[in-house]
Amino acid sequence: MANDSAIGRFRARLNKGDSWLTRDIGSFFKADVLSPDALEELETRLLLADAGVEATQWLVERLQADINLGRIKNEKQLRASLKKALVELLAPIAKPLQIPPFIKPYILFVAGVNGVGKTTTIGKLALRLKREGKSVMLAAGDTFRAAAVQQLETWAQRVDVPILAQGEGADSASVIYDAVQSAKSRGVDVVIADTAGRLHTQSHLMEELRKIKRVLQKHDPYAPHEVLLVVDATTGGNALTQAIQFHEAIGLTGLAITKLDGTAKGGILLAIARRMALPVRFVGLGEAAEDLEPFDAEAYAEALIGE
Ligand SMILES: Nc1nc2c(ncn2[C@@H]2O[C@H](COP(=O)(O)OP(=O)(O)OP(=O)(O)O)[C@@H](O)[C@H]2O)c(=O)[nH]1
Repeated sequence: MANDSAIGRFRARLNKGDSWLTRDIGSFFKADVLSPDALEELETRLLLADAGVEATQWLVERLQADINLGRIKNEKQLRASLKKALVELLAPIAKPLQIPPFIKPYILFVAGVNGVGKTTTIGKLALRLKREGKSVMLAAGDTFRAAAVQQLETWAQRVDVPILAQGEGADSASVIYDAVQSAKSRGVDVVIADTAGRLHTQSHLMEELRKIKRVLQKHDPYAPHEVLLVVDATTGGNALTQAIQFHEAIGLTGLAITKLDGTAKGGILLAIARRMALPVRFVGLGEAAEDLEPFDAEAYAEALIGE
């Protein structure tokens, strides 16, 4: 059983009362018999919540197997079967970010298209790492727009971590490189580098991200140690498309999925679990600095299932 506080936080933020998946599933039963339409109804709910065809079919097959074995005769058993299947689907991608103490500075790139919540996620992550006792420095590598640098500076102030920034139009690779050098000389544990809000369709922007990697790798062949893509759960299938395309272009090591509190369509995590073997490091559950949680498959499944 996942820890209660994680479940509580997920449940409060995801469902706001009713679960999109399991609302009124008690009515799927007549006496001890599950209605023949029940699986179709669950299938529809999953598809409407962006779970995608593959994950939906996979889950429905799991339920069908339990039905065939006579294991689903009441609401409680249906919830239990659903939960088991959800955990089985999600567990392989629920891998928290581990920062080994012997890598210093640990260099973490954050990528993502405009508006997904990249800056906010960087701020939240900096606070989380600080609270774990690590020193953190931000690098304002999103140099295309002055507003992006200012926004990151605001977050740096808010969570009280140093930031290295240059003017608008500065070379991203040089900003990030300078930040890493500065972190080295100051003994900083983690550098979180913002990178421009790149559209995955613009190949020259992707090329620039590759260039930043090459510059860093001259000094540390393993850098960056984490390449985290931020995607927005409310964009449904687009989030999955972005993850696939960024992964092909730059090689991701993890995902952060934002705005799960702002959507009744948390199913995108199920689609991602079925389609990509990429760890989901964090989920965003609100706009405040504390609203970033490590992704916990069991807590998430329990929150989706509800009481
Ligand atoms: N509800 C909710 N809102 C979020 C979450 N994460 C970010 N936001 C909001 O989403 C909006 C965009 O966030 P930013 O961090 O500015 O996004 P960005 O990707 O850096 O966007 P640009 O600055 O346009 O490149 C802001 O209003 C954030 O407060 C979340 O987990 N939940």
